Amino acid sequence: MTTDVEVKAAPVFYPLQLSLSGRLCVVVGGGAVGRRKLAGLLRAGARIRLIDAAATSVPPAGDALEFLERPYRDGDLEGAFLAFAATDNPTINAAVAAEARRRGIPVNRVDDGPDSDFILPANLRRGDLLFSVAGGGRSPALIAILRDRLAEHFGPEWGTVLDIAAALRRKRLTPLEQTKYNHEILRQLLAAGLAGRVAAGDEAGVDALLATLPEGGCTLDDLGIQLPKGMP
Ligand SMILES: C[C@@]1(CC(=O)O)c2cc3[nH]c(cc4nc(cc5[nH]c(cc(n2)[C@H]1CCC(=O)O)[C@@](C)(CC(=O)O)[C@@H]5CCC(=O)O)C(CC(=O)O)=C4CCC(=O)O)c(CCC(=O)O)c3CC(=O)O
Ligand SMILES: NC(=O)C1=CN([C@@H]2O[C@H](COP(=O)(O)OP(=O)(O)OC[C@H]3O[C@@H](n4cnc5c(N)ncnc54)[C@H](O)[C@@H]3O)[C@@H](O)[C@H]2O)C=CC1
Repeated sequence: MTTDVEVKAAPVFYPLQLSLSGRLCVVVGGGAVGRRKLAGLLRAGARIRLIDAAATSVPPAGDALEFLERPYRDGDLEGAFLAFAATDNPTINAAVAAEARRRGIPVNRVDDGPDSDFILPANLRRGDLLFSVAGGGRSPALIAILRDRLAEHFGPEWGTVLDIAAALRRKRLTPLEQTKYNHEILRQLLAAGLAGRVAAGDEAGVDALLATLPEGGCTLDDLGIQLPKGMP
């Protein structure tokens, strides 16, 4: 027997990347899901107030993390830039969302995408490169699986590929007035197998590709980039 659950229509969410550095984010509920949100917030350099009477395996409180070991109370969102309603109790999550709205603070409800002001994607990071997968809250399991598939195709070398692309961009190999600045150059490098050579730690191979660039090309050394050691 299967049961269909009623599904509310979700808004069209607008994707953006927020700077949370030093900003206060309040997470209510420090269970498995709350701790996942917490980990992402810590990584982004946010200040966090976590509220939960019973959470275990919470990272040690410090400058970035204040842990209030008690149930949520109205007023806990004071001063917050973002709020996360992450308890296993829909009534509490609704109360957190209500306080957030009263105060004009965007809120994420882990139990209710359509009642959230923002939701979180599944992320894959390769250095400063970020792949985010989202499905409007319709199947979180699917987007996590797709993120894992991306991980198979885009290994750690892609972080270095971004470093190389960024260094080439700083060198302004093509005139600024060309609207597709460096676009063609990168296409050519990728088509010629740049990522594979980076993955193999093949410095000479990457230099051979960089030598083909306009104005005599350049080397990894010129770009100030060292390749991570290749796989054996
Ligand atoms: C709306 C949203 C709000 C939000 O949390 O932001 C939301 C809501 C809900 N998730 C539920 C279930 C699950 N969520 C996951 C996993 C993740 N969920 C994440 C995001 C989101 N989840 C937002 C939508 C994003 C989008 O779709 O675009 C990820 C991507 C990011 C993150 O959490 O940081 C993270 C992967 C992290 C990673 O692997 O890196 C798994 C799988 C697992 O845990 O392995 C399951 C079980 C399988 C399943 O149900 O599919 C339930 C039902 C709860 C219940 O039935 O009790 C709700 C409530 C509802 O349906 O509204
Ligand atoms: N968005 C997502 O990615 C997912 C969301 N969910 C939803 O998230 C909810 C939470 O899931 P888990 O973290 O796995 O549950 P959990 O049971 O591990 O954690 C819930 C936490 O909420 C705390 N809590 C309960 N009442 C509270 C209160 N009044 N004040 C402060 N804290 C309170 C509990 O002490 C507990 O630590 C689930 O019930 C489900 O609806 C579930 C899976 C994934």
